[in-house]
Amino acid sequence: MVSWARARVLAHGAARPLPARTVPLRDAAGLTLADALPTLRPLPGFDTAAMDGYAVSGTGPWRVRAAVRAGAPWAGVLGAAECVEISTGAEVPAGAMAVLPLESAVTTDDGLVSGPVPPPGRHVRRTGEDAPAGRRLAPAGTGIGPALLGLAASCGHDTLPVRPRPRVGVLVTGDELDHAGVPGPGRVRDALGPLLPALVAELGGETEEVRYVPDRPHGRLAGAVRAVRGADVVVVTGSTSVGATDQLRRLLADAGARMLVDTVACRPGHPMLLAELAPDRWVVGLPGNPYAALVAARTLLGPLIAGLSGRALGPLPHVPVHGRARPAPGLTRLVPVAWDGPRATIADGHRAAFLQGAAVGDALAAIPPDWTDGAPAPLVLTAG
Ligand SMILES: Nc1nc2c(c(=O)[nH]1)N[C@H]1C(S)=C(S)[C@@H](COP(=O)(O)OP(=O)(O)OC[C@H]3O[C@@H](n4cnc5c(N)ncnc54)[C@H](O)[C@@H]3O)O[C@H]1N2
Ligand code: MOO
Repeated sequence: MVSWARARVLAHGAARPLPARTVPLRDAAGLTLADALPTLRPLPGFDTAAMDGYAVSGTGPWRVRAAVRAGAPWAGVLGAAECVEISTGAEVPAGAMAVLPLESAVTTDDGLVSGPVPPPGRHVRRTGEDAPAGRRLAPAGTGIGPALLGLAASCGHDTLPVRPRPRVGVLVTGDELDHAGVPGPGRVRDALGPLLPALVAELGGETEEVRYVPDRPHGRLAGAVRAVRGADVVVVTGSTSVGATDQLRRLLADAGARMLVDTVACRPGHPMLLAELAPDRWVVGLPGNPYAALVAARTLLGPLIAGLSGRALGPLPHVPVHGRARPAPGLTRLVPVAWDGPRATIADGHRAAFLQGAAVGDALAAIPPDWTDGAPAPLVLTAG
């Protein structure tokens, strides 16, 4: 048994990042940069007018030599008391000192432009002043979001080196489970088949398949685990305990798997496990109780997917947590919270089988054993 914080670190450090590949920008959203992102050109790439107006040389009034538009540079050179009319985004010609905004300019009767002399460099974005060519603008391991895609395009990239999404196969066990409608007497509606693919996507992975595995006869689960092809991670739900039908630990031992995490000092979800079944093939065992499974997935599967993606395990924000929870000696209690910035408030409805609090909350708070109402606790944020 390891602490909850240690379990996250172990799961993150367990896996080597998946091999990098190169994909077009349009396919890179949501993936992780495999190498640092350099800019292939200075940013901006040329002296750029930041205002519509006149690019001027010397003091006015200025004689207008040309009209310069974005995308159509003017090859001339301005001399003293000369200007060009210029559009925002156009290249500022050689010899110009600054841009006089249209609002500050007056055209005289003889066609000259007059106005206050702008200080040198005013309203001009100089070549490379944001970044010189070759500068690394984002490190390997950065998640690729909309801004990074736009930045990559500005830098001149058509493709990016990325880590692919880790592929996850989900095996849901439990003979009591129904998969549609209101369950009959003694039966339970499967919550994890719908929950896990959405969670895997939020964590940065991709669910290859969800398969339902009967508890009996014995041996079905081992066969199902073997049959999951092409997945980096096999998630097994509802087979982590010590009962007659809970086969996961036995089958992992029989297969010679290496256990990395075998139960965690937390509530709920403590029967969770992480094992390496074969090189680069991971098994995550989640308890059957749905909220416990969610807690376990955020404890082990999230960090494992981050590790496979080459992403760091970022520090967790610590915020004051208000409400009622039962701290347990020597254990971390995971409770759903609504986080409004300065404080987090515990959401009702978080017994091991009940997902209400997690469904409406936006983070899990990791309540330490000595926590009291209003004391700070780390938060595991949900995406979005
Ligand atoms: N003797 C012991 N019994 C149990 C212990 C223990 O330490 N000693 N731990 C308890 C805890 S805590 C948990 S959690 C469960 C974990 O057991 P399993 O992972 O083997 O899960 P199951 O027993 O199959 O199911 C537990 C519970 O969850 C329901 N379930 C299962 N799958 C689903 C699903 N996909 N959707 C909705 N609900 C599901 C299932 O019907 C049970 O009610 O072990 C305890 N027992
Ligand atoms: O720990 Mo169980 O995972 O409470 O329901």
